[in-house]
Amino acid sequence: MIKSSDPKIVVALDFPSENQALMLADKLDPAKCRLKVGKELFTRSGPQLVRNLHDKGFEVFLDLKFHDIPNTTSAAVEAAADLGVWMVNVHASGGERMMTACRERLERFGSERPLLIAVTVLTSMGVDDLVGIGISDSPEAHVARLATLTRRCGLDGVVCSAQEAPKLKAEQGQDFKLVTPGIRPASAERGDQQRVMTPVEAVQAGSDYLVIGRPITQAPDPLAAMNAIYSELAAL
Ligand SMILES: O=c1ccn([C@@H]2O[C@H](COP(=O)(O)O)[C@@H](O)[C@H]2O)c(=O)[nH]1
Repeated sequence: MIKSSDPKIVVALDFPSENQALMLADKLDPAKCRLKVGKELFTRSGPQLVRNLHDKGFEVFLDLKFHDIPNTTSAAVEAAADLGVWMVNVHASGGERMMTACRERLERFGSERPLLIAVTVLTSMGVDDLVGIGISDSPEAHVARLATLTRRCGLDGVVCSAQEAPKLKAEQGQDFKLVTPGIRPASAERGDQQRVMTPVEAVQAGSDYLVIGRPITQAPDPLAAMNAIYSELAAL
């Protein structure tokens, strides 16, 4: 389900209320971006919010990062597909049987199925965070391992940082989608993100979709902030 225009920016609607999310959506153009609904907004506003965004013409990435046993996770992914979302995700660390079950559960949707991607290593995590959960590999090596597993399960791509994009494009091929949060324009604060890149660096590295939250949503003029990013990308 890829739009003919296939905009690169996915705006993360990390708001505590439906009103705030819809107010921002009304300032944006569905031809120029997609919208991401994550845990906070979905837990507060539910599926009707997704339908409301669809009614405004936006395609939605439902970023609930499902991570559970295969039966539960695949049922959740199917529920997301019933909602008609453009993209849905699970955690790659849920393993091969879980991811395969999710992919199989979407088969009945044919070409109307959402893109199914897997989260590798959160962009807020660095080397020390991985050591803290017992992983001594670098983020790049662990992301690469989980991306290989994800592709073997037949999923469409992964969530990773743009820092890993060159390696992943070389190893997994051009068609394997790289969805990259942790995008920070040069002047923006990192906040809790660790593995960051600017929008231009991310696209040059091979990112397919830039997930951008606070640098757009917290800007005094969110539309201007998004347009400034597109202007930088147009110069590439
Ligand atoms: O590894 C990940 C996976 C998901 N996210 C989500 O992306 C946005 C980023 O928002 P910013 O305000 O631009 O930091 C947010 O909704 C996260 O839940 C991520 O950052 N990293």
